[in-house]
Amino acid sequence: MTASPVALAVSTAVNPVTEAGRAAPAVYDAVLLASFGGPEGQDDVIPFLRNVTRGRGIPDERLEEVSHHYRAFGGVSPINAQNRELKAALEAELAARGIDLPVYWGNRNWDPYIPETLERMYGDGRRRVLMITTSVYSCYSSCRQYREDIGVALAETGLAGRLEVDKVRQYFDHPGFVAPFVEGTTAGLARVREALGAADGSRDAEIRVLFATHSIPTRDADAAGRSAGEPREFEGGSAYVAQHLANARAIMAAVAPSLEWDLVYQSRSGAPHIPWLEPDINDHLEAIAGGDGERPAVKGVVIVPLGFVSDHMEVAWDLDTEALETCRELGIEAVRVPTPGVHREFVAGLVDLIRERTSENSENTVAERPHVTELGPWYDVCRPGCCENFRGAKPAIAEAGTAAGTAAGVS
Ligand SMILES: CC1=C(CCC(=O)O)c2cc3nc(cc4[nH]c(cc5[nH]c(cc1n2)c(C)c5CCC(=O)O)c(CCC(=O)O)c4C)C(CCC(=O)O)=C3C
Ligand SMILES: [Fe+2]
Repeated sequence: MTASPVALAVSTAVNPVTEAGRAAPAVYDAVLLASFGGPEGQDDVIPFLRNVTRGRGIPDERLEEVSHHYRAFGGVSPINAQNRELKAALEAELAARGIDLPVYWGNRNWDPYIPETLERMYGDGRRRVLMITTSVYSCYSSCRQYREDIGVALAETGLAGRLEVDKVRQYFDHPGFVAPFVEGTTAGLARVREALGAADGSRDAEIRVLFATHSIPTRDADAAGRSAGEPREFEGGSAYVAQHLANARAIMAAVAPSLEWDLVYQSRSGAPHIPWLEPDINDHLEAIAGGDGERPAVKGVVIVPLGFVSDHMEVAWDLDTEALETCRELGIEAVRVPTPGVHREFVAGLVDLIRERTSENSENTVAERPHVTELGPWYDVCRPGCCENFRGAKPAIAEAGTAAGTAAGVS
């Protein structure tokens, strides 16, 4: 029995909960593509890792271990090349749609760094910037930390009050991000079925779809998407988990509604006694290979890197090297689905996200904010205290109740 895939269900309904965080449209004169950054050669590896972990309490052994992942790739992370490609694709899509906005690129942890990029933008005469990050869910590392990167950079460069930076909503459930996963999961499932000699789906009970994302400390997960003033309950206990579960469900509904799936985590770091989200993908593969609970032993998996925008090191090492090796050892047929990368629909979706916020679009900002889960469309401007930084408050943009947040015209 082969169920033919249905289209992703996209809604443009207004979400009464997140509506309070919708920003008024504005006139922007530039786009900032903000990302993580990565080393470009062996000599960069240690300085890069020091940048990433500055003040974050990552044990030396973990750094040593992670440096080997980068060393095995010649000291070069794929992430910078992927961001150069994404920037070029964004420029092409903006030009094709007649939108006159230059795109700049700045990173948290490697050259070109965010503060230098902001200085260059200001020097080029830019005054009001819309930021898109390569990080789509809600948690400290993916949302607030970018808002702080800008807040701190504006303060350090003396550009605070002279250069204004807003940020597009976390776009985990934008169809442009999700549709490429639907396509990839459909193709991946077909390949796993074939590898099991069951193209007709007759062995689907032995196939599991594993949605993989970055583990984070449970304390950060608990704080994700929360505001003291607006308490909310989230499935799985946090917005970070709930967003992934909701996305996975939307993808499965479009690809194979009757197939079993799980959300799993990867790339844990930090001290062992600090709890992070579980299960780890490798532990979970071992568990399901033997049959977990009522479910039969798994012989094939489709690994969907749902937490990531491009095939960077967390994908290339933790999934393609480690998790696929675990599958081989366990005799499980496995396919890893591509990330959105520069998929046409993804790039077009990013431009749609820009359009939501530009004044040309003022007629339809309310209605045309597509989302594929009931959690979205997420807040354009975060609620006060959202994704708290437990290591000490820093200035952050795009937060209601702050100068930078209210500047966007938010209630
Ligand atoms: C949620 C999340 C994403 C997904 C969202 C997003 O994509 O942004 C992500 C992405 C990435 N993480 C990356 C690399 C690293 N992350 C680290 C450490 C950490 N990540 C965390 C969270 C996340 N990280 C956390 C809570 C830590 C602990 C330390 C801390 O609290 O800050 C470390 C230190 C060593 C280690 O512990 O592994 C490295 C080297 C790269 C670059 C890959 C490349 O080079 O191609 C990318 C895209
Ligand atoms: Fe990370």
